[in-house]
Amino acid sequence: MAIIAPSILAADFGNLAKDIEMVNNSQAEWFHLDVMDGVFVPNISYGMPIIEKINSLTDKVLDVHLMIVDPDRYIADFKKVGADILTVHYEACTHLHRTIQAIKAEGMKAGVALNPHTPVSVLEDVINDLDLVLIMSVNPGFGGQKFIENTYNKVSKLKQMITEAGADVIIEIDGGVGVQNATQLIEAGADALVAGSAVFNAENPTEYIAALKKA
Ligand SMILES: O=C(CO)[C@H](O)[C@H](O)COP(=O)(O)O
Ligand SMILES: [Fe+2]
Repeated sequence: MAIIAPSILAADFGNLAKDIEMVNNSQAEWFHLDVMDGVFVPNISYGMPIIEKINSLTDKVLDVHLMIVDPDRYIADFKKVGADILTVHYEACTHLHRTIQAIKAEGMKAGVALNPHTPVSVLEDVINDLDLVLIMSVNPGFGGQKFIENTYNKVSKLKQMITEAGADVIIEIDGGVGVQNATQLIEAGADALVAGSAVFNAENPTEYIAALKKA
């Protein structure tokens, strides 16, 4: 069974407490929190105050996905507001190994995200240092986009790399995920599924999370 991580990007920001309560009472294990800076991606989302508030309203894992340039500047700040997993983009880091060590030194789990065009092979030499790899199945920046089919291929390759390295790494998929592709993603090797619009636009989000959990 996969870990389910609803993305708050698709929640009702005018009624955030209600959506947080829904996730709290669902089978989802994580909150997926998308931080965008308008530079690394062409969109700006939210930052520390929102994450801090969510942390005060839940005991679930806070899975923070940073779509920002030079993320090293803010590692300690995200720890302070309650991040449990901190994921940076491979494409945004010049000294990725150093960044991973800095995240772990703060006591968080370290993740690296890959854009759709970035091959999984770039992580070969850090795979044993990682707790999580996030495969973007859309171009980062917006919710509600169409799933890129080549993702299955990338997940299989990453799974093989992890097995060969004897590493203990969670494979997370983000973008355009829903009940229509969850089973195939899990069969390819996915351990955690992010779902934003599919969950929050569902008629019954709690039941939708349960359906994803069953995939
Ligand atoms: O990182 C993201 C976008 O950059 C979001 O986590 C992702 O897009 C989730 O939204 P949806 O499930 O609607 O595709
Ligand atoms: Fe995300």
